[in-house]
Amino acid sequence: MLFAIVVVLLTILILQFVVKQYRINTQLKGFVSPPGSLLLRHFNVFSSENDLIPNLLEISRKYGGRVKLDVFHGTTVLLVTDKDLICHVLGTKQIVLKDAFYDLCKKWIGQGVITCKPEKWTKTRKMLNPVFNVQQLQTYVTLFENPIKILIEKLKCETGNDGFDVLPYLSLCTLDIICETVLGIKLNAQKNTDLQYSRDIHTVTSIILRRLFSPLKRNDVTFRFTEDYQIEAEAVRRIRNFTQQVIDERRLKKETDAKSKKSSLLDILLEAKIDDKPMTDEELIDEVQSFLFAGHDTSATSVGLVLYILSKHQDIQDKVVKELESVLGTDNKYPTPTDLNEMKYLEMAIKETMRYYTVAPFLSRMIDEDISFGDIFIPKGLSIIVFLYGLHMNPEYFPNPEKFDPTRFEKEVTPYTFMPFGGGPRNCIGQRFGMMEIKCMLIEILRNFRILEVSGHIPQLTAMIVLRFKNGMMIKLEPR
Ligand code: HEM
Repeated sequence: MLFAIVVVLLTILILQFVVKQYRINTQLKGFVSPPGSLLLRHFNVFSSENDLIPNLLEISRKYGGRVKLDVFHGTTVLLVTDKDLICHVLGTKQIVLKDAFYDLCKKWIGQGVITCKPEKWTKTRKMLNPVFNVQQLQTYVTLFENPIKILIEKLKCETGNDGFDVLPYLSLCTLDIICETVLGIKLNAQKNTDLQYSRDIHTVTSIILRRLFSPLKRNDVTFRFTEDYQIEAEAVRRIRNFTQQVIDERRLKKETDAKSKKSSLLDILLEAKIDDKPMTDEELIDEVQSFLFAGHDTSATSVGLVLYILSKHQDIQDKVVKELESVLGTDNKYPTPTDLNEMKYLEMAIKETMRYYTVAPFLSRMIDEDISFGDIFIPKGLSIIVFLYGLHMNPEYFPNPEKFDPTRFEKEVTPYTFMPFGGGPRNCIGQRFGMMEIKCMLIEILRNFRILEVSGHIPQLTAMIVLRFKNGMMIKLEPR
């Protein structure tokens, strides 16, 4: 009997699989499929995080902006670098469903703005959009100052060193910044490097990354039997309990001191309403943790990449420093948002770094309604990978893409060809915040140090959620 049930179930699964593949193969139009192996299809393209970016770049250069890849039999993804299709997919509120990859983050960030389903997302995003208004950004810029001062003191210990990885320093600084601006607390992760909370954030992020590239850990059922499952559960529990404590304390402060300053994102969320109802504690935790997740590693990596590039291009570094001296003078004045806006060359150098080394190399969307667009037809149920790294390295959009040249951004670039912060309605809500944070950190670092190259260091790009150098973001510092 049991055997018969198993056979029936297996037959149903195989039939479902065959029908799905048949539907995709007959309906999908406008995509090229590179030759793959009979058994493993294009699995080898995705098998190593170290080769993923070069593999996908080679494929999109050889086969164009719309490519169909079978990660394995039955798991088809569409690799897209065609700006018109990207505009069609990202530019509409109808296609905002994230694909299964984001589920890996859900234990930590629950159903916050990054991961939630379209219906909830529309309401949440509407409520969140005003939190980065001009006045609020001004407050945030002043809150960056103290953590950046600590960063400079920490970096001073590295002057004269033959070369060191700058990213861990930057990550602790951006963690302090995001905790102060989002939670309203001084975490002091830079001074107290052994804090349980920062260790837990590090642990959870590392486990998400490990799951990305391990079929055993990626599957929710088999993941349960691994050591990482317990470790992640414990770390997430502590992170969420800690956040709950911060929320309780903040509420109490509001009740006892009606005039207490509302400067953090949490303060704003405590007063926000969705469907005329205040947010529950669970929703508040999901939301603030989503901002921590999205706004910590991304900014640190962006600063690290600019420093790395400037170490290799002393002429560009000199121009950036000359501009900062002309806007801020030489007496170490802390920048205002207006000063930051005046630093056009610095902005171009940051943008060109974000093109050259795309911080978030991929975005993905689940297609939950058939798409018909020109000669393209995409049946629902497929995942689209928008390969931002490949888009930014496309010679059609950026001639001579391997050349680092900030002046590309002297004039406006064509829409949907440059998207380090994503695009359309579900783009990065923190991009203005992020840009200001990156500028403030770079200004203070460049005022204090000349960034020198570690000769012979060739970066090994690794595909993580954000771009990484497997062999470290190595630079040298010399006092200025
Ligand atoms: C500075 C470097 C940053 C980069 C390169 C970056 C990049 C991105 C990208 C590409 C997306 C779109 C993801 C997708 O469509 O799947 C995104 C979304 C998001 N980012 Fe950023 N980000 C940065 C900084 C920040 C900061 C500082 C914050 C918070 C303060 C933040 C908060 C968010 C949030 C909440 C979303 C989700 C928006 C939504 O789904 O509606 N980001 N970011």
